[in-house]
Amino acid sequence: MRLQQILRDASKFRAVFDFGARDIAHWFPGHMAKGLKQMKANLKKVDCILEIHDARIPFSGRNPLFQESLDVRPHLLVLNKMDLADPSSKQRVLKQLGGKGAENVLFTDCLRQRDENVKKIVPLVMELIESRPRFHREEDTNYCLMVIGVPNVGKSSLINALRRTNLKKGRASKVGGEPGITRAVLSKIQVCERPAIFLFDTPGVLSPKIESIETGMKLALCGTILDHLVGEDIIADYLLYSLNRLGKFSYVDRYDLEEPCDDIQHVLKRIAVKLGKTQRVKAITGVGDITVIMPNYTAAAYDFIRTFRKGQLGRVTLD
Ligand SMILES: Nc1nc2c(ncn2[C@@H]2O[C@H](COP(=O)(O)OP(=O)(O)OP(=O)(O)O)[C@@H](O)[C@H]2O)c(=O)[nH]1
Repeated sequence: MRLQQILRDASKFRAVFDFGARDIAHWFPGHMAKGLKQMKANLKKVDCILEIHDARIPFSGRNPLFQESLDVRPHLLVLNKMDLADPSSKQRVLKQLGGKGAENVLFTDCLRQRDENVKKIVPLVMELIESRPRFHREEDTNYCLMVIGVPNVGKSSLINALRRTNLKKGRASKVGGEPGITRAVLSKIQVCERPAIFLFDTPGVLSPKIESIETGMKLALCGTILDHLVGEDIIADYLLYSLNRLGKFSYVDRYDLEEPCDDIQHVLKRIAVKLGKTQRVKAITGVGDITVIMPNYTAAAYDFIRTFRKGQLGRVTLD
């Protein structure tokens, strides 16, 4: 009965998202170009590139400049935050990435204490390095990796997980909930003793030009762009659109809605009421001023987005 209802509702959902006339140029801060330049300058010391990206957006928002300017070394793509992505999309993602030339791919959840795929990184990296000549560094028994990726995908967390796994050491890299935490450019960190492996942690570098607003919106939803630059209201609406498009309806029960709904104002109102996020607003009427209780839409939008990012609206692959 419920499934039938959902299928009937599917035809009511938006087929495309209306982004309006948005200017996305200001979503991408200027310090990123400098980061990329410094990364390129250090490339000759690097044996292998470890590119980290968010498993929820395996195709969107990977910086094409990484490919163009850094793709001269063996390359391992780590799709992190797999605990938040839809596990049923794995095979499709691997196949599509393989078609685009990314053959070495691992899915990780680096917040988990003993993630099996984090353990596979060092052996796989060594295999990749040893399969190619190491120009000018044949005698050097120290290996050097460079960690690259757009902001907030978990580069620092992965470095800490590698240290935890291979050195039994704690944190070396500061982890942050907001994009752009790693600003100290190219700190060199040891992640393994035998073989001796070091890596350069780099600041998150977004592409200076994002291919579409939709890509920008997916990056924003995954927390790689500061929310206020994009606007919580539109991110929340894009989230609702995405959940409906992908048939992820757990928000219906969570927020006591009667059925899936494509109207963000209605959903936010229910979230605000359920969470007690209301505000008193003075209204002027013909018979004098009165105080009315209004839903706090901004607070509700913020909560909706945060709940999604914690994985509490289900595991979702946006691409
Ligand atoms: N659910 C989940 N969260 C993760 C995972 N890895 C990292 N995070 C969280 O994602 C946020 C960003 O992690 P960081 O390690 O600081 O990311 P970063 O890429 O170094 O960020 P920048 O310094 O902005 O470039 C933090 O809140 C982490 O706790 C993961 O595998 N799963």
